[in-house]
Amino acid sequence: MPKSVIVHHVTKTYKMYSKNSEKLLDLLSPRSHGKSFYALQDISFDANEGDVVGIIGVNGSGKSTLSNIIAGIIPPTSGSVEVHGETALIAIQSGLKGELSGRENIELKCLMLGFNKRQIKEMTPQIIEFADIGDFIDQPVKSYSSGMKSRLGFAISIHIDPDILVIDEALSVGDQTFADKCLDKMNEFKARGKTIFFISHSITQMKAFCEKALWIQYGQVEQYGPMENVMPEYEKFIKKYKKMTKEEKKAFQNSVRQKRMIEA
Ligand SMILES: Nc1ncnc2c1ncn2[C@@H]1O[C@H](COP(=O)(O)OP(=O)(O)OP(=O)(O)O)[C@@H](O)[C@H]1O
Repeated sequence: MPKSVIVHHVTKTYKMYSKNSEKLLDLLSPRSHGKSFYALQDISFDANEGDVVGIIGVNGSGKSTLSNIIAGIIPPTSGSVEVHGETALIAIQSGLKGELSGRENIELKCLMLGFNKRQIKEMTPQIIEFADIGDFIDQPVKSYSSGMKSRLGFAISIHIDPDILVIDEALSVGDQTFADKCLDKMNEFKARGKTIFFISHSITQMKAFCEKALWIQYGQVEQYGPMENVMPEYEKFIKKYKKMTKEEKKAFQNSVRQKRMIEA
């Protein structure tokens, strides 16, 4: 099976400042100020065409950072991502422009992806119908609820027909009817052999939809393989973590945080 995504030693660090003056010093002086933090550390894996990969991990482990890097929204600090085909990210904050109306956002996104005016004219009614947000389509997106933004974002991304679809928690904010409609579309994509990365807090959705699981644990790959192998291990970890006392949890989190800090 041909590879569609190859992630090679990807690291993403963010600067952390304890006060504003530190940030200013870091900008102005040649010496580095503040600490850096590994959001992702040396991530390597690949996906084949037709793979449906669930990205799992506890809060803050780096799932959204990774999905943004795969979709080309943010660059890695080091390492590389090789993507064969067009990628689309569907996330709650999926880059819609708040000042523009839903209709204008459809046009802008399609223009940015290289569609011509005629194609956009053809696609727009289908996108509007799928989003199903009524008259809001002509209102500025900043007046939308998170569910409405997600509907519009999903509708646009699915209709531009990407080769690689990255879905980050976008189904968590809509209602069940819309989630079912999206799952139908995602199954259609799956059947057409497209690559899908799926992030969801619903383990049931993960198990039902994904064949592979990529477990990110505090910025690193803990396990990658068939869902039926990885998910039980992840669930074991969650169970063990939940059983810890408050103090044990705190100590564990501190030790993990420490490992992700890089001194200036
Ligand atoms: N722009 C940023 N600046 C600084 N730190 C960031 C930034 N974006 C993410 N981080 C940090 O990187 C780590 C990974 O964040 P990320 O949002 O990727 O995790 P996640 O697994 O998606 O979490 P969740 O399940 O809570 O959405 C977190 O500790 C987060 O605080």
